[in-house]
Amino acid sequence: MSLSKVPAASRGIHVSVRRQSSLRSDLKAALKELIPQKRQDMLKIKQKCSDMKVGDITVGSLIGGMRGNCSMFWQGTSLDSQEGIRFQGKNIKECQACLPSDPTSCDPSDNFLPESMLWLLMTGNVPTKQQASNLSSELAYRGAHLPDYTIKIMRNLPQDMHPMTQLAIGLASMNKSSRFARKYEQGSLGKNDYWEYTLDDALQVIASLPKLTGLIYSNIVSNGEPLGQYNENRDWSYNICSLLGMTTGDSINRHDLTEQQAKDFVNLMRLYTGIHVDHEGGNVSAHTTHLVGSALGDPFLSYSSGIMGLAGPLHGLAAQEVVKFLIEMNSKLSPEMPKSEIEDYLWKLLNSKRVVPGYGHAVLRKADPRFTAMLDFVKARPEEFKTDRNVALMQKLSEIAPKVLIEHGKTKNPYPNVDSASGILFYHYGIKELLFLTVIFGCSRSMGPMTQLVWDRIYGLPIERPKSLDMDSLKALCHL
Ligand SMILES: CC(=O)SCCNC(=O)CCNC(=O)[C@H](O)C(C)(C)COP(=O)(O)OP(=O)(O)OC[C@H]1O[C@@H](n2cnc3c(N)ncnc32)[C@H](O)[C@@H]1OP(=O)(O)O
Ligand SMILES: O=C([O-])CC(=O)C(=O)O
Repeated sequence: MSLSKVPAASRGIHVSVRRQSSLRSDLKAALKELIPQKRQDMLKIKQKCSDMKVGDITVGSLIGGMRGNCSMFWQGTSLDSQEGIRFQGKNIKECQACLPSDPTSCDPSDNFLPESMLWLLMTGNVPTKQQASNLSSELAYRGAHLPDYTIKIMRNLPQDMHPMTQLAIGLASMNKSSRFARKYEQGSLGKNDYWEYTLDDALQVIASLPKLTGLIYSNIVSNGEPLGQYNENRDWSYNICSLLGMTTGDSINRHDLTEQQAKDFVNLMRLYTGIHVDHEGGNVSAHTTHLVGSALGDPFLSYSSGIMGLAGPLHGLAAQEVVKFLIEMNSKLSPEMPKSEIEDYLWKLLNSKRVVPGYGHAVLRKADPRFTAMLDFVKARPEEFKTDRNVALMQKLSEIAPKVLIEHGKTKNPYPNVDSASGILFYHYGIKELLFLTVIFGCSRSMGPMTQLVWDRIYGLPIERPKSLDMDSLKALCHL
């Protein structure tokens, strides 16, 4: 279907409901209430406990990626090696039980809105339905217009440029519109007020991602022709889906999805982007954003840098590596996918000194609960996935690969991480441009690091600058 033929009525269903809420949420007011106490807590810790030891730094960690060093402050999430991620103390299932979903739908199986998660991360409190809906409206309103120069730049990027490079460029270009950067340059900003302008920019970063994502995807697949419409009356994830051409009412519906499939795809997007928002502070994308922001880089530049970090194959790009891996393995296996053939395939890979993508983790030592959540999405839709051999292999692999990796004896965590399931589900519905998958990750990951950046400025945290040791000092320390 061409975009011009999309019936207008199908786009306006939610207008009256969403228009009732204000286009500015009360997030800033909620933060203002929290700030005095939080600043006092931080001051007390600084004054009374600055000399308290958190742990010891070993030579092993110094040359081993700082593994195990507890050396960052991160407010929104924390990662337990056994239980996985907690968002303001809540695990994924608890978040699914309490966070508000799309206010315009009465389907209890709908996933919560990532906007609800953003409110939880920012404030530490579960939003009311109204607060979540208002924040969703604010993001939709803010995201409706990208700066002209950004659109021009995006439209002129080569079709075959890495999608994550396109995203990083788009975000970096928006630094021109940073309110924080402008105020700072004017010299009119006091330290206590940094956070307000950082919040403004941070929300703008998050809000702009659906349109940036749509521009990148249409550049890759349709010579820049729009695939769907941005709808100010829809939630953030819905708009991503529409701009990818993956909804029935207001996009070209590139893959002729049924109503049910399109609804499921939107819920997959909400689920995925809702649980990838943050993974405490030390992961590459979050840490990079925090580091660049610590030099008072504005949120656009900081998150553009975070996106560059997410593009590495050991981090966010692993999702596409997994899809490639599953497709390739499937092409070599007999139709019944016998266990022995899968094991042989894995051993060949390991013996050629390559990693099994989607397995292992720097902190986790059990199966990633985000992986389980993605698997639950599949299990709730047996008809949809019953003929998908890649999804079947993904499930089978999660039982076989851990045993092989344990026998191989190197990997500290032989269990599946979230990337072993995520990409292949988007692939199932038709997102087949593998390098693009990490852009969707990049939409989600904005929420945690942007939240932390706001709190970094609220607390007035300093520039990050660890001490390094050169080889002579290291040898002297080691008596070598
Ligand atoms: C959203 C995310 O970022 S989740 C992670 C996504 N990344 C992947 O799935 C890529 C595959 N996994 C890996 O490369 C790693 O497990 C990482 C990067 C995630 C973690 O790295 P580390 O903390 O260094 O892992 P660990 O301490 O277990 O590594 C020990 C050894 O096991 C190897 N190893 C770790 N995971 C794997 C794996 N999946 N397959 C094969 N070997 C592995 C490491 O390469 C290392 O080998 P070396 O001693 O020869 O250098
Ligand atoms: O925690 C990490 O290092 C990697 C990860 O799973 C994430 O960032 O989501």
